[in-house]
Amino acid sequence: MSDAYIALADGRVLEARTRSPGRTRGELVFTTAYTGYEESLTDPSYAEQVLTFSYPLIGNYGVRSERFESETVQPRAAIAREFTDDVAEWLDGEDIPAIDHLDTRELVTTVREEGAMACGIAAGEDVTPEDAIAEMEACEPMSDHVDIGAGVSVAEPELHEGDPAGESDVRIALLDCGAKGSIIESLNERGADVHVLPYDATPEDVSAVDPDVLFVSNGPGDPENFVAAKTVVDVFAGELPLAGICLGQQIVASALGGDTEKMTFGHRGVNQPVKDLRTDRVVMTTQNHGYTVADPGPLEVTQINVNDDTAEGLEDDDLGILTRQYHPEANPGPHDSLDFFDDVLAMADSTTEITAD
Ligand SMILES: NC(=O)CC[C@H](N)C(=O)O
Repeated sequence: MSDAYIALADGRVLEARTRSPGRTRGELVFTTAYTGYEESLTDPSYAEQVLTFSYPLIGNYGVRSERFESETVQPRAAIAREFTDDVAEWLDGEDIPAIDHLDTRELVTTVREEGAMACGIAAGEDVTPEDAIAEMEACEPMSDHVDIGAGVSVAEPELHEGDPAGESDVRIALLDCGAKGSIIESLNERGADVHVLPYDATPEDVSAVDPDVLFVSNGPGDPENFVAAKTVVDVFAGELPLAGICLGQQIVASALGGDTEKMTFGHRGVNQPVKDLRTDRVVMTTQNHGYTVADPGPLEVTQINVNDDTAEGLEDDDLGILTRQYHPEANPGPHDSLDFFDDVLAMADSTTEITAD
């Protein structure tokens, strides 16, 4: 007898083993990352999703909070072929259902062919397949989570001061739509002060911190629902240098007249190849997204995904805009694109010089 079930939107119910009990639902997605489970499980971009690891053994180097990207576990549930006890105990302590001992190859293949889909999980003593089906049937599409930012953003502004040993003295206003901690750290360690503002900050809130750069973070859900952030971008484009990562790129493009669309199953992993069209250089990148910029509006697409040609980098040298669809901060993943943060800070410095002249 199984003690866990996952019901899929395509009508199937799979049996599994409970590692952390509970009933929940969410959008079923997978990551191909083979390390970095602590970072992925604490990445706020996974809110309202059920995260499947395609790598079969998750937890083999323990669980350490230094590697967390936020204070809590973010997906609604986690699935692997095999979780170690360390990970199972962590997720249980956080009340996040976790299941293993199922064929994750089949799950991943299903999502790859049919797309990210609603699923329901029922795990623990006395659960039935019907419990999982009821959860799946109550699962809302991602775009219906219209205020998803509220659950992952700071409630009040916070100042994260830059390292005095860092070279930059740039002041950044970061719209926190669900920011990974290592984005803030990447800026701080270069010396930049980061004013973290709520996802629904107004243009006046941004002006109040008198920033040199406006930075829009990563985050969960459909970018079109981040209405306040789009207004802020629209107001400051051309006035301040603008940067964004992942959801941030999508919000910037959409705010300036472009458009986003949902991908079939997205990009989630640590070996996504990205080509810079200006230099022809290819780097390996960390990714976690289910939407993409379909129309960049007035921005130039300067980087593309080698696998499917989707927009990975947008720029406008005159307006001072620089965004990435992938995660230059890594954590987990390759450090090939850390220089993005240097480029953002350099953009601020050069704009300051232009203004001073
Ligand atoms: N990592 C992110 O910022 C994800 C952005 C957006 N929620 C998407 O899935 O495309």
